[in-house]
Amino acid sequence: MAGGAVEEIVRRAGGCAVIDGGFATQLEALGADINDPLWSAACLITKPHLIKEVHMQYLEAGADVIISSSYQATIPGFLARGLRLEEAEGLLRTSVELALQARDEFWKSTLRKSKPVYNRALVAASIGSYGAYLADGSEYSGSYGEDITTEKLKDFHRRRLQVLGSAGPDLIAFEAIPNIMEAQALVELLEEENIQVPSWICFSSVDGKHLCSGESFADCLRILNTSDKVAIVGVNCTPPQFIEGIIRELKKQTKKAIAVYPNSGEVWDGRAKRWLPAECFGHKSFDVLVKRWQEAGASLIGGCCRTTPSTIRAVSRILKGRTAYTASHQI
Ligand SMILES: C[S+](C)CC[C@H](N)C(=O)O
Ligand SMILES: N[C@@H](CCS)C(=O)O
Ligand SMILES: [Zn+2]
Repeated sequence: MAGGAVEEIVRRAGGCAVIDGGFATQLEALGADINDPLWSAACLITKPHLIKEVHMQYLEAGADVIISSSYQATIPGFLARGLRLEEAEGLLRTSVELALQARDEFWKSTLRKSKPVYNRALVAASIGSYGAYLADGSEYSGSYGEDITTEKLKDFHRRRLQVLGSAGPDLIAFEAIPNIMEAQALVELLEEENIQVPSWICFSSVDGKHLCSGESFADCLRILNTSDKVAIVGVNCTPPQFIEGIIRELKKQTKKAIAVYPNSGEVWDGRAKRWLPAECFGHKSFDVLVKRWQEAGASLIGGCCRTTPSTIRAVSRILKGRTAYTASHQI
């Protein structure tokens, strides 16, 4: 399968590729209002130019992989907003196109520079969990209620996966998956739809030892290991202090490449819709932890919510051993 692009970017990055940082976080920093059922995906309707700007800022910071704005972009979510089906599907494609445009424009501009220090980045199409769509806090508990089945989850994810998969991304990034039932649904769906774009499936954890649901990584990895369509596994939107232990656990359970992109350590209050202060150290700790994550076995490292381009600039500098990138490139 087409996992070659991932191996290539990891190799070109010097053994560990850099993923971008908090996408929604940086949209907010640029003035977007994402207090919305669609969360960061609301900007696909209201402020698409900001989406491209955020991608550009992460590319400048040194990201080898940028993640599209589709985390909470769902067809039912857009329909509930009064959009027609064609418009909803069009916005999903737009999310990938904006990232591809940013990647191509940025790459062209760096080729003109005498001393290129960047790689041609890959674009990962983001797919958030069913719980992210529900926006009721269940993306961090994995509790979807008794009526939810693997088949229902497959039906929820099917059309978005088809549309995003055919929009030209280099990867599909399933982000912050909270339970095994959803992982099982995704593995089956990738097979049923015969998706040719390599995928990563990343989980979130609130205790550093289990998925958010309380289920074990070992049980979960047994399912993911059966799929050739899943090129990368990992963890995202999880406090930095838990990451090293999770990498070591994943390493025991799989031969697949491992991606980690923790949040700042702040905790999302799904009901109040706000971030609560970090219980331990925050994104500044990435400076000391990144090398340890690489040594523990991660081959893609970045940041998730509440991390910023400056976090990613530091990650890139540490992993690639290059002088800090200057943010001189204008869009
Ligand atoms: C990763 S959480 C901060 C995403 C936002 C959540 N699904 C919500 O809509 O409230
Ligand atoms: N990539 C997502 C967050 C995943 S938790 C976004 O920022 O839109
Ligand atoms: Zn996040």
